[in-house]
Amino acid sequence: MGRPDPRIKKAVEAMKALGYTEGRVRPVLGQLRKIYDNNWDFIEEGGYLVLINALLPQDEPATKMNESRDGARNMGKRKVLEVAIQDEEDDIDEDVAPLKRRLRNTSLSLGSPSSKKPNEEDPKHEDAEMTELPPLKRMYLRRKGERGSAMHVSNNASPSFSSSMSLESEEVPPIKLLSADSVVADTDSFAGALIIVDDEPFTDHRPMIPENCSAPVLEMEKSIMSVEERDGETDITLNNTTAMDVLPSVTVSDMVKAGDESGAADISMELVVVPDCDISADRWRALRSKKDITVGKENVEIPWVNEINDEVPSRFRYIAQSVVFRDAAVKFLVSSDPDDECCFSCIGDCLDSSPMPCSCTIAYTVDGVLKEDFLEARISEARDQRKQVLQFCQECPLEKAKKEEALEPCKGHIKRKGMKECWIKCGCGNRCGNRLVQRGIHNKLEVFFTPNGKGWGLRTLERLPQGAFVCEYVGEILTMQELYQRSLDNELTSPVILDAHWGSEESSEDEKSLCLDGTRYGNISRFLNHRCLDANLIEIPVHVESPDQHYYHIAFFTTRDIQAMEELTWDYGIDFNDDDCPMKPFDCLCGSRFCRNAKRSKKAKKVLSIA
Ligand SMILES: C[S@@+](CC[C@H](N)C(=O)[O-])C[C@H]1O[C@@H](n2cnc3c(N)ncnc32)[C@H](O)[C@@H]1O
Repeated sequence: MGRPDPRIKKAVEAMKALGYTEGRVRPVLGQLRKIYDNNWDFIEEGGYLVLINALLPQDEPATKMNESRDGARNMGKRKVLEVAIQDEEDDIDEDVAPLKRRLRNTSLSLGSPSSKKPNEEDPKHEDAEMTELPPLKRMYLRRKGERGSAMHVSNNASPSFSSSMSLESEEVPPIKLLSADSVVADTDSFAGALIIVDDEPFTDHRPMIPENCSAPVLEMEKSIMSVEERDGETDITLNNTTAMDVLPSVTVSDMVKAGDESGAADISMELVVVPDCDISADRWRALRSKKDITVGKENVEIPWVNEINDEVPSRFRYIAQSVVFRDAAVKFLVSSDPDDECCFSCIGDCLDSSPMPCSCTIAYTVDGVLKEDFLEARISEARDQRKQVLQFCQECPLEKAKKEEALEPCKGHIKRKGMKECWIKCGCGNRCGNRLVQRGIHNKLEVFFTPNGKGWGLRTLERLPQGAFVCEYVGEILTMQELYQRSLDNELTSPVILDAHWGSEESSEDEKSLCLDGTRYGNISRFLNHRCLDANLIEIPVHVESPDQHYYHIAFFTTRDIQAMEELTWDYGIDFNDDDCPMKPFDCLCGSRFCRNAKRSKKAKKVLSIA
């Protein structure tokens, strides 16, 4: 970064004398310099006439300069700050390419896409345009106390930006940009809006915001993609994933980090229009169409499609492995515990160890699927009530979590036999056939919008044989208290209770009664819909890192051969008549003839008959 150009300073000072702030002038000046190829003679001519004209609002001729300036000031008194949602596909102009962003000292400089059409790439055309002196109004985020125009922020990637709000202060409040890693400490004294900038798509990426925070909070994904001025207000369209893929060099979060995080009011953000493109329109289109919901975190890309309507998947943070939220006591042990059933002496592949196969190979065949008898036994345990063994807790963790004085009796938990995979403490190698779940997803899958009212679902794009591992349920590892607190806070949860051992001990420690919640943090299994009884997937407890019975993986295997394009489903095990069920009730649309949701509404039945 070089020394500031004295001519910029001079131009800024001249415009300040006319009532334009530095942040207002700089981006416009930047564009003029581009357009005039940094020829200052043109810009300085007539006392910065082109600059003044460019700063004027769109619908006012240069002769009304003074009135316009007053108008600009008045706009500063507007009080609206709205977040609107726009559909990604509709919103992005195919011919628009993202532009460069530049970082200047502590102020934040963002590029926005040019609104030029391809034929406008011709410099002659630009000149022709400039002779008409089009307005170059741009929005910038101001320092505390500065006035500015109202702005609309639109995100073209996420449907969850549905909130809108008004700021009733006389002046446009300061805005503090937060990256996901930020911790907000001074919010009680902060009078402006907090903008959380998320630099990963489909993720829920919130910094720690204290409960007493009174500032309005907006969430944005990544960078600003386009800015448009309409009726004196500024529309900002935010970038989506692909634009960042194109421009990995500086993210907004980086800029925030580079800026002065200590004082919200000192962070200013200005938009710099840089009218040259980094990528071709074709490349841009190709990148946009590459929608991998795993954001590169799995072995395979998993696209999402919606052939039904304009909805896009809601935001969550994609994780390929479960993570402890806060209190859950989960230990991953590498010590050579003598009680730990580990094949210390194995070498290579446990499924191929002759003359005697290793004793840990109870579940998988050499073809990498579940043994038929093992699978059949698990299916009957899950589906056939006569074969189910129920365990009853003395003090059921589901009840204890409610912290009520009198505990309701335990309703029983199905005892489920799981299996154990070899792991790093075993003697075998990474390619051992007894390591399937831990190697992750390897099939071609797709998240799709279901045509029959269930929202998003997961389907396979290729044929899957019976007993094949598909994916595991990944999410936050929560204690039952933490889960219960989320429901008290009215948070959406989709928990899977890890209750295979419950009831086998006299009492369970609170921090060891666990569940997985894939709502905020999760993997593709959060898109698996429920089907009563005859689902094509079954969940099986799999121990990998921990011999501790309290924590295990929930792995989904196919119950039968599944054809390409079939939706993948599992039986959530919901008792639709149990109001205490941790899963939020819904009208079941599974279509199974064994459907347990007797109270299904007429509407649900109608949807089913249409589908
Ligand atoms: C774990 S999510 C599954 C993904 C979800 N469909 C989505 O759009 O994100 C569970 C939610 O999906 C919907 N769902 C799942 N199975 C369903 C079914 N059989 N009938 C109706 N809705 C279902 C319910 O809204 C349920 O709360």
